[in-house]
Amino acid sequence: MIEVRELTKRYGGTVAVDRLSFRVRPGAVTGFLGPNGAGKSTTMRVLLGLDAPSSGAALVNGGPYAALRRPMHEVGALLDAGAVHGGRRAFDHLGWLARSNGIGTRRVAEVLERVGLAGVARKRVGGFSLGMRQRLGIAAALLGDPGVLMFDEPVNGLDPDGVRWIRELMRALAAEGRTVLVSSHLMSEMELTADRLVVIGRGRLIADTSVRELADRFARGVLVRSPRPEELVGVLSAAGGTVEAAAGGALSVAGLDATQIGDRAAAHGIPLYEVTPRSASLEEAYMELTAGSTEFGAVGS
Ligand SMILES: Nc1ncnc2c1ncn2[C@@H]1O[C@H](COP(=O)(O)OP(=O)(O)OP(=O)(O)O)[C@@H](O)[C@H]1O
Repeated sequence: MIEVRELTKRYGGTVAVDRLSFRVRPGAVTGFLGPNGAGKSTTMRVLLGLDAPSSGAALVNGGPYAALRRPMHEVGALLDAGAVHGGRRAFDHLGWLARSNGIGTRRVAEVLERVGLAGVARKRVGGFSLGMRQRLGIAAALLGDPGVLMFDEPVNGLDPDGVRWIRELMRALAAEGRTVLVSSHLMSEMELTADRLVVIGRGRLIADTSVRELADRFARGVLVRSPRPEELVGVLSAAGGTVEAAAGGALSVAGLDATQIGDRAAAHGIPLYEVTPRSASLEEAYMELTAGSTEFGAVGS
């Protein structure tokens, strides 16, 4: 469990995180979304004890990172995959981390297997591709078998196979009952990976929602086509719907869902040729939510 409570982090005159509060629960992938400079990395760094809060709290399993007795067994993180000495072999890098945390080498082999690096365990990290480094960073995060995992922009720069692999891993880790927080500035990615979304802009909370709720919130009514539109307008209006003419002779209905529209039409023997619930794409919803909180908006916007 992750809990951020009224967290504020200032760097000199810059407020990177501004009274931010949210919780991340186990058993789900929570996407941590926001435009560049929104404060995602800062929040994660404070959660991991790499930066101190200016005020408020960032808690893992009920306490600040510094209070965790066996941190590597409680929380694992991937912040910057490039931060491994290139001369080290993958196995030795993880072995050193494991030893300094009282973890046996058998676990090193296990995590290398899980991230698909078993075959290159004895190779030097300097020759690794970005995707392989990313996997190595994830292996390190998994070493202590922690219940809480944080990944900062894990798919940046990866090819489609790498992106899919990370997506499936996150989902598997959540299905094992872990708390998974993954930051991104791409809604298109989170739409496929996350169950819940915490959206921030300029350090502040914009939305804390499930992907489903967000889609519903930005629903755009139902498009209906019938050979007897006048009658249908009467029936749907009487049922509490608001009906407007749409392009090509179709009707746009708000206030009733597709099932209600179908049932009413059937009850009155009115044929329907099309019933299409419409919603803004999550990308559009995200753009709308974060409009005004991007660091460098387009000129004139
Ligand atoms: N060490 C620091 N010193 C000064 N300012 C900082 C520092 N770290 C972050 N900031 C500022 O805090 C704000 C939030 O940055 P942060 O990196 O947390 O955002 P982010 O949401 O992770 O963005 P990105 O998607 O670009 O990584 C930015 O304005 C950034 O310039």
